[in-house]
This record gives sequence, C-alpha cells and structure tokens, in this order.
Amino acid sequence: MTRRRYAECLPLCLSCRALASRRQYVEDGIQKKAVKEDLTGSQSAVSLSSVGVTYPNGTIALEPLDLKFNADQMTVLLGRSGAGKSSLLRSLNLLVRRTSGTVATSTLGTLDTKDKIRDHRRETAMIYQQHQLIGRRTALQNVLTGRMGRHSTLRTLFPFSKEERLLALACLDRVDLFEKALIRCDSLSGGQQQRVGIARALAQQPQLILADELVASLDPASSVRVLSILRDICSQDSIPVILSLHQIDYARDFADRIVGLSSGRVVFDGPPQDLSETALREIYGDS
Ligand SMILES: Nc1ncnc2c1ncn2[C@@H]1O[C@H](COP(=O)(O)OP(=O)(O)OP(=O)(O)O)[C@@H](O)[C@H]1O
Repeated sequence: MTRRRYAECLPLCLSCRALASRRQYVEDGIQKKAVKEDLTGSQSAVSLSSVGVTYPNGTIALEPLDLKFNADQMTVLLGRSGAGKSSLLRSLNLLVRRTSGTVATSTLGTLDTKDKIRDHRRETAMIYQQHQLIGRRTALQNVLTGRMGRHSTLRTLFPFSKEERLLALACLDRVDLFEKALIRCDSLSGGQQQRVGIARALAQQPQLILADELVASLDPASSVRVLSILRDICSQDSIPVILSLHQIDYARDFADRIVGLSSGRVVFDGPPQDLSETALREIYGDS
C-alpha cells in the first residue's frame, strides 16, 4: 500500500474498527442493526410452494416441491451432479423461470409483482464458486459493488458515500480482511477472494444468502474458514444461508439442516445427525 493511499484509508479504518466492534452498519447516515429484527426465531424467512422447474429443452430440474427456510438456519443442499441444487437456489432468487408454484418471504409475502421481485433480489445475496470479483480492483472496491443494487442507475455514477465505504470496511473486517482493503483482488489467494465475495454479500445487507458450491475450488483449511464465517453470519445476524455442497463431511459439520435432492425431488430433509447411510443412498444412489 502506498503511503498516500494508506493515509487516505487510515481515518476510515480507525472509524471502521469502532463501527465493527459495535456490530452496527451505517447506511446514508442512519444506523441500522445488522440483525434482521423482523426475521426472528423459527419464523419462516423464505418459502417455496409447489415450485417446479422444467427448462425449455424439456429437462425437469425440479419436481413441484414445498420447502421453508428459516432465519438463523444454515441449510446445505446435497445431491449428485444434475440433481437440481443450482435450480433450487436460482428459484429462491427468481433467476430461473418457474414452471409452477410460488415463492414467498416473511417480509414481502408472495413474490407476485415486479416491485416485490426487485426488492427480493436486492435483498438476496448470491455467492459463487468463481467469486465473480473484478481482479484489477481492490477488495474494498469489489465489496462496494455489493451496494450497487441499493441505488438508482444515475446515483451509481457518483462516488460511494463515506458511510458506504465504512460499511464496506466493516464487512471486510467481519471476514478478517480489513488489512487487505486496498489490495487488488487478483493478488489475493482463492480463500481470501472467496471471503471478499462474502464481504460483498454482506455489504448488500441481505435478508437471504445463497451460495453455489462456494468451497469447490478451495483447500480444506480455507473451506473450513469460509464455512465457519458463513455459519457465524447466519446465527449472529439471523440471516438464512442456503448453500450447495459436494462434501458430505462439511455438510455434517456446518449445516443446521440438510436437504438431499435426487432427480429434482427432495429425498432427505433433516438435521445432520439423521443423515444415515440409508439416507445417503437415497441421495446419491448405490454408486
Ligand atoms: N439452462 C438449462 N437448460 C436446460 N437444462 C438445464 C439448464 N440448467 C440446468 N439444466 C439441467 O437441469 C438439471 C438440474 O441441473 P442443476 O444445475 O440444477 O443441478 P445441480 O445439482 O446443481 O448440478 P451440479 O452439482 O453439477 O451443479 C440437470 O439435468 C441439468 O442438465
């Protein structure tokens, strides 16, 4: 970090430390609790009713299914390749066209209007396996892109406010990357990049976090770190986290709930301790 850039960042960094320690985020000068107060306890945060997905080429990715995902619950989707995990995740943020059924959230109700769908997408963070970061931009700049959806197109032409930069720094601090704020993302390790992706998701101030095979290309130590961070966010901020994994051991270690899919159908739904050999055969077959 050059001396000038460090000097620019330092006042923000110092304020950010205080901000992060109080676990409060700031948006447009108004302090907002990170905890989603209206998504408490076992109240359902997002639910699918009879949601089915058939792609235009006739592939049935999801048979009509009913699922509810609660706040402060980390749900892992397990299943063979092609079982329908990504299609389920994409149904939850309405990025895939449903053939049947409805999606509802506890704050917006049934997502049946353009406005509700836009609001839901804005409040749903998606974390991808390949990070989807801009390599030549700093970690801080990448995290700030999580704020884009909060502004009109015209507003995005202007620099981010100090409050938003503080929020982005607090999010980087949350994933232990505060010191890397001004480092280009293509200079970070794969695990660090994935943590920047999580910080960007947090900057979105989401009501729901979805993650598609986010540890697929990480080493075991980085995978455990990333999954631990997500689990902490889920329990401390009461944000439901739903992620697909291929590693059964990680599902057992980190999930509150496991949903097993096979050929677009739910064949297991329960806590990790109930994931028996029989259940695994239902999910993965005998091979
Ligand atoms: N855009 C698409 N058009 C047509 N078929 C699709 C499309 N996307 C997925 N599919 C098919 O739908 C089924 C479910 O795919 P999906 O990606 O949801 O499975 P998955 O469990 O996430 O698999 P993986 O673990 O390999 O990512 C598969 O048969 C797949 O080939």
